[in-house]
Amino acid sequence: MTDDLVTVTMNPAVDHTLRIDEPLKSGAVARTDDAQFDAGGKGINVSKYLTALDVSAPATGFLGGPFGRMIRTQLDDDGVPNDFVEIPDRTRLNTTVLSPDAEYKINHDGPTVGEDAVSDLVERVGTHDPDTVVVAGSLPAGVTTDAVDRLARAGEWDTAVDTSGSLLTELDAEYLVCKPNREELGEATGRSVDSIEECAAAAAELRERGFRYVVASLGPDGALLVSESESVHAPAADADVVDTVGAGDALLSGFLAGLARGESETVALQTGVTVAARVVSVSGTRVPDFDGVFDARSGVNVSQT
Ligand SMILES: Nc1ncnc2c1ncn2[C@@H]1O[C@H](COP(=O)(O)OP(=O)(O)OP(=O)(O)O)[C@@H](O)[C@H]1O
Ligand SMILES: O=P(O)(O)OC[C@@]1(O)O[C@H](CO)[C@@H](O)[C@@H]1O
Repeated sequence: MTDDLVTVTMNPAVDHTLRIDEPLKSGAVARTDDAQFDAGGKGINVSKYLTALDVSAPATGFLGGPFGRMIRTQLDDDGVPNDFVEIPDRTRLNTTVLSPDAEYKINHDGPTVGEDAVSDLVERVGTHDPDTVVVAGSLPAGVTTDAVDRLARAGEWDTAVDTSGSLLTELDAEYLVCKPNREELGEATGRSVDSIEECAAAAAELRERGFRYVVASLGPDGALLVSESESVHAPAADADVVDTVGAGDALLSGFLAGLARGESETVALQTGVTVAARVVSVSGTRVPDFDGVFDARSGVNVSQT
């Protein structure tokens, strides 16, 4: 079996999104009939978005317990290929509360994962013989960045990584791409990331540590791409923002879809911000309508930094 990409989510989650009509008040019960449950975790989101963009990207990682079964069922129902390693501990539930005044997100730490499960995962990824492996999201208890390096070195594939800034600094292998957000970029480099120029300088420093591309997401300020030959900024594409959960995963998905289609790195960045604008326009990590997305990206004006 050969796949373009395989995503690895070591710490998946059911994403529980609740919308309330009034701001949260301490001591008062908020009630709502507006609740949504999505199969989530960063790599899973990338698989969902890439599948909808017609790029084959099965999801793997660790799943266990009732929330694990819920994720597997939802992915099957939605036609997202998946091949997870079963663990004895319970997959987590993460909660987003959308209120008129704020977006609250509470992420559970999740299960503990054993050494054997990590070995099973490395073997499982190998059976797909992918061109690219995407390792995304937090690491559950029992798993360290050694497991990410081990995955990156276990085959001929390129590896993309999206994890916290502090974990990015612990990686040793060579990577195709990392996707820090602004905070993670600051955390990984210890640099100030107030202006876009400062972010570009931090991304260039991070790249030197073993990444062919750094794609940094800057929320409403768009995204940066730094490679050996390019340092470009793309503004965020216009969107009626519902919530920004999954926005970074969407940016990475669009960028990887662009590369998988043989596009230049700059066009891949334009694709990334266009895909992200669609994702922030729907709630939770639901897959939006991607019709016309590859045409719309030409409206994104990139500039050199
Ligand atoms: N308010 C917004 N309007 C338009 N686009 C946005 C907005 N916020 C984010 N985006 C798009 O989404 C991309 C990713 O956003 P962001 O930097 O918030 O990711 P993130 O922090 O990694 O998100 P998450 O961890 O929730 O996936 C941005 O590069 C931008 O293109
Ligand atoms: O706790 P982590 O692994 O860092 O992030 C998990 C998560 O917040 O990331 C996705 C959005 O990017 C959600 O689907 C999920 O709940």
